[in-house]
Amino acid sequence: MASAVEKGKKVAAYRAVDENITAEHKVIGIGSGSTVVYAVERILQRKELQHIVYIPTSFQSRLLITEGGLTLGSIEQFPEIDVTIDGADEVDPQLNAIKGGGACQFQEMVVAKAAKKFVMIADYRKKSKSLGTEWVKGVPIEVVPLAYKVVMHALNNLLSVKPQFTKLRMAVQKAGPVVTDNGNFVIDAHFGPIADPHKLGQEIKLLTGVLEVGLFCRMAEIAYFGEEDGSVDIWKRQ
Ligand SMILES: O=C[C@H](O)[C@H](O)[C@H](O)COP(=O)(O)O
Repeated sequence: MASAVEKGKKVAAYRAVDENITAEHKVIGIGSGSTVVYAVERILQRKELQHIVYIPTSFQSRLLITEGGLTLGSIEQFPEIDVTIDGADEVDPQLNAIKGGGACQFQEMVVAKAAKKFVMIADYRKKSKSLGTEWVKGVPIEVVPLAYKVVMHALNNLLSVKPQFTKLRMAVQKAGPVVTDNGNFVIDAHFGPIADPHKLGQEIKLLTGVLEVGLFCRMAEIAYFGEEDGSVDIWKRQ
């Protein structure tokens, strides 16, 4: 039997697909992670969505698209996307989000920014009053490998907010660091509750060696959270 969390992911994803993707759309961005799997499952159930071109945000989402038999497109071919749908690790009421638990934040940011509408989907655990309180693994920062020590030093010494910890993300079934789909490393930097996510994101982004920061500030128009009881809580950007 599916757990409450899995049910939550599924109801959020299904509702988001049903309310945001229509047969009139031509290009849809597909995020990464375990919640997005349900979004693709729902897309595959809806015959009228099969002619659309789907743009991936990772190796994982490319596989979801191709193995489902959907049409795969690239962001070079389709730099303008109708709707991008993606998961999140933590979301606050202003629809600021931490993303990158799966190390995909760079391509996710590209595909989210290229979209006319960005929609987030998650289970109830991802709702937060303030970023940095629920997702305590740290803000994911993709860095060019050569610069990871320099970036870590800068994160610990040059920001207006001092992190509680910074860690190079290590692989689980391989000795050594996680290597992203772009051949880079990920540093997770935990700041505790983040008072100003936009400012922090900008400061980190300016550090030499940083490719992308997993802080998606007010980018989503709407977020769907699947609850333990099977209902969906919908947050809209004000
Ligand atoms: O890098 C991964 C992505 O940002 C995911 O969208 C995020 O980690 C949420 O993943 P999940 O749906 O598995 O909780």
